[in-house]
Amino acid sequence: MPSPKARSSAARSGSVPCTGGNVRYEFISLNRAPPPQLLQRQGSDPTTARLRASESPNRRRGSGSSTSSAGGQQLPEEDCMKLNPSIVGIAFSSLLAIDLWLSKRLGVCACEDASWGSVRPLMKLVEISGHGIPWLAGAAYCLYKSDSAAGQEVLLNLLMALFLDLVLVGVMKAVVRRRRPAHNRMDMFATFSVDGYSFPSGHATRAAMCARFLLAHLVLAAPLRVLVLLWATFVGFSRVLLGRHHVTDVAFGFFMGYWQYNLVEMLWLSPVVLQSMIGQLH
Ligand SMILES: CC(C)=CCC/C(C)=C/CC/C(C)=C/COP(=O)(O)O
Repeated sequence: MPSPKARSSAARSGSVPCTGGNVRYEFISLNRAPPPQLLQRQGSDPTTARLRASESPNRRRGSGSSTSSAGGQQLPEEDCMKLNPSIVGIAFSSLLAIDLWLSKRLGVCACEDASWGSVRPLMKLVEISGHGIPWLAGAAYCLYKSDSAAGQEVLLNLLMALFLDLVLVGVMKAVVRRRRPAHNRMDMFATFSVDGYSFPSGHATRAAMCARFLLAHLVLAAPLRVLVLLWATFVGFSRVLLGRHHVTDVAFGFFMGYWQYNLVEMLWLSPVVLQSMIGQLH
């Protein structure tokens, strides 16, 4: 059961539990004084450094096309351009700020001491239900047991889809390299090295892709179809509740998984292709 005490203390302190000693600054507010470590790194006494930090970019830019630093050194034009963010940049930063804030607020099962920490074991079961290993093992086992050509075709394509998902998510994570939320505990079952990264959520891509796959080929009964949709939604939502992901990681994961299924349909291995592949093996 959620503990109101834990929730109120987290709210009072303005922080999220579970960070232990590994506290990371997400933002440094422009309206507040920077932390003392930052002031020291600026190489002067706190008052001078605070004044320097609160200088507006416009004042620092001066009137010419280049900028004077404290030592009178001229900065190149490109450095000045970075101080002038575009509308798109501001919108992107604002979205990221909202994302970080919301993800932190929703990470209520991020550890046992968090406000909904008691339901963490249940969330971890949901996590396992969307993990790659049970899906790969289940599809391979069903393929081995299947004695109809139609069943084998569907299951082989499901296996292909699951591998495709692992590759695409792995590449995307390696390119984007977004850190997982600061309040996440890295106690996940069986991960690859790229799973240290957050964007996109592999569970969300798999849940969305597999849900579409199941609905298109394997699950026909209406109540079960509703269950499949609920499961996929819950897998994605549980990623944020567990503190594993930011909201945007999961939202993009659903989007990517949805489109991955279209790719699977395009690459569908038909019985003719399968026969020729088996023929080449013999
Ligand atoms: C046979 C083979 C290559 C199996 C690998 C299965 C495996 C370890 C998948 C990783 C699943 C995982 C932990 C994804 C991370 O999900 P996020 O939602 O945290 O991004």
